[in-house]
Amino acid sequence: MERAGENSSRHSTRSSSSPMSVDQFVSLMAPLIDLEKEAEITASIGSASSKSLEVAQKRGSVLLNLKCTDAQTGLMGKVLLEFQSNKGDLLPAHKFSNHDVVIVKPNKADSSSPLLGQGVVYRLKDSSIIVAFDDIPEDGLNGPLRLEKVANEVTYRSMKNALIQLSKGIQRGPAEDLVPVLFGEKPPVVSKKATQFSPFNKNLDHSQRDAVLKSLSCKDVFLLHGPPGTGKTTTVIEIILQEVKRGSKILACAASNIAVDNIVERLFPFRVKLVRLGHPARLLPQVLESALDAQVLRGDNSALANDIRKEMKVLSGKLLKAKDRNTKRDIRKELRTLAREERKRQQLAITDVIKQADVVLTTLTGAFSRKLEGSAFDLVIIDEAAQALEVACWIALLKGPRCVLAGDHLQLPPTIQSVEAERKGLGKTLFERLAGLYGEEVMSMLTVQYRMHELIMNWSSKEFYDNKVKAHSSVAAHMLHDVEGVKSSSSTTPTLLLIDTAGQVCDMDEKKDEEESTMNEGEAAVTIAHAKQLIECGVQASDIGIITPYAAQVTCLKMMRSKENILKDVEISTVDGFQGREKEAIVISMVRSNSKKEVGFLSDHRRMNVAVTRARRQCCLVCDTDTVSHNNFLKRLIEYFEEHGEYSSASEYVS
Ligand SMILES: Nc1ncnc2c1ncn2[C@@H]1O[C@H](COP(=O)(O)OP(=O)(O)OP(=O)(O)O)[C@@H](O)[C@H]1O
Repeated sequence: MERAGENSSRHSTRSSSSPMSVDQFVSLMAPLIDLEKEAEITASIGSASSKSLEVAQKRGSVLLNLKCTDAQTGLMGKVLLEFQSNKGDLLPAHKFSNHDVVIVKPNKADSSSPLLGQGVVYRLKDSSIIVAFDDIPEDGLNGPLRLEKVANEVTYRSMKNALIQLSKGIQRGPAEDLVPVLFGEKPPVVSKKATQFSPFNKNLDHSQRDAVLKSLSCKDVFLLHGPPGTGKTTTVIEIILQEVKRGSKILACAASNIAVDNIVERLFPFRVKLVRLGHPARLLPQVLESALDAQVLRGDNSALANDIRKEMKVLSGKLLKAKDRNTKRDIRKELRTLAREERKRQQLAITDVIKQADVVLTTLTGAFSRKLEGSAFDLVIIDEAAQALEVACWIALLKGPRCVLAGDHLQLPPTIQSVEAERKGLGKTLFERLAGLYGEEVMSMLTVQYRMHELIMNWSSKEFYDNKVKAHSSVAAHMLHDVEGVKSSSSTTPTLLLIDTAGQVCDMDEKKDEEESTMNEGEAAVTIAHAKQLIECGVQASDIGIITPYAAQVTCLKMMRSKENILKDVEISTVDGFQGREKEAIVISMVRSNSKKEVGFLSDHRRMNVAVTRARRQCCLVCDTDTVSHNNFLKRLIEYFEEHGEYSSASEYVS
């Protein structure tokens, strides 16, 4: 049972966390990373018996019986292979996502048999999956194939390496003065001298300007706390521009590729000298020109390396034809010299590009790249820091003496597969830890939000942000029926709408699917019915998002969506999968409805914070108030909707 008041202490920005030493941190984290890796491997396929392959396919980690339907080269020398189901229909539900590492094997090959190739998921469609390979697999692509999701070795290796660096005690190196501050052994220094700056973005609000100013004054660490929709990335961009103007060299990172690309795109108009590191298949097409590979190809050293490769090709031909031993020996010697020279030129080409850039952008794992070995930066910026594992942050942090972390520890933390690792603290983020350790001293919170009607925001502001976040006048009163083409009706006028499934005669109880995830078909029907009403009133389907905490409910909702063409463009996702996104209208299906009044992980405050704050103009909650009100936090949410919104009964939506 939760106690009254639990909420306020849980959400305060500064909790009394006692500092952890570097050694304690390293010995706590090293085994937890192993546990997480094991959990990821276990989630993929166990053995290759046809039964376990079927099970793995049901779990979503394997796609069976595929055929390779297309091969294209492009994307800086990568080969793009397209796979479709052998039957030519839709792919079954799966957990492959863009950028995952996958292997391709003959459909029935056992687990120890060699793979045909390993690549990176490049595009996903309903009926096919495109994978980028470094080389085209030599043969074996003609028969039936399977794709398996595999653990990304590099992620774990890079985190382990960061821990090794930390455990060695960073006596020297770019981060030697930063490490003691981040472990509470030395106080952070904030310059008292007022720093003036003239903003590049003239629209920055007062809280964004204050944050930039504070960031420029912090000598070691600065935390940019950005509640939903408050322009966290806008502020990060301004910080980068001000730092470049000061002459700083910056390493800008985030946990996900999409967040890194978002920064790259938003820096473009300012003509900053930047380079984006990363596998081309993981980058958005619009940022490919900034990719390291593309810039290296344009450099002089790369042209020289190319000439050397041509020369080597000619020599290799001669070697094949040569009969005389001495001639062969001489050619081999020359080839070795050329190979050394080619490697040197390649490396120089890379170093040149990195040296010339003011801002180097990569994911946290990408910061482990050998291409950055020996590079030091004046400042490391990590966006989405509250969604990144602390160990992952250290991969980048070891490269500079100062850091700026941007995020919101009151939204969802990183996803962790291993229950044990999570319980033992793998998921506690550096952002959260530092907010607890130093609080306001090194932190600024953005307080004007540009997304939500004020009624949607106020619940979150009160529960999580001490009532400090206010809606900007451009959004404070915007309504769904203000959108062009939308009719005013009982479905479109409420900003907050509660649809209650409690006490229904028809079946609105939850049940479990095969994977033990919870679903509620009756509630899903009501949710879909409301979305349909919105569309009938002129709301664009693509302006509607349906979100739910449970994966099984996502599948159930998607099945219902597939039956009605007008719903095609309604997005359906888990809450976790929708973090960082927004829609004009959001419908939340809460699922839980049971006589024991169990609410499971609905009670995770941060998940509900994310769910509600995805909505711009309307937030609709579909739930069994009898069940969910059993939890104090959710009870307050229901009461807020009852007080400030419209109430309707589920019976009005189902015949
Ligand atoms: N000072 C401002 N004036 C007007 N609009 C702004 C301002 N700052 C941010 N915005 C707008 O608010 C929206 C959110 O901004 P941004 O993408 O920077 O936010 P974020 O906090 O990173 O988002 P999220 O909540 O998804 O983390 C954008 O449409 C942006 O243009």
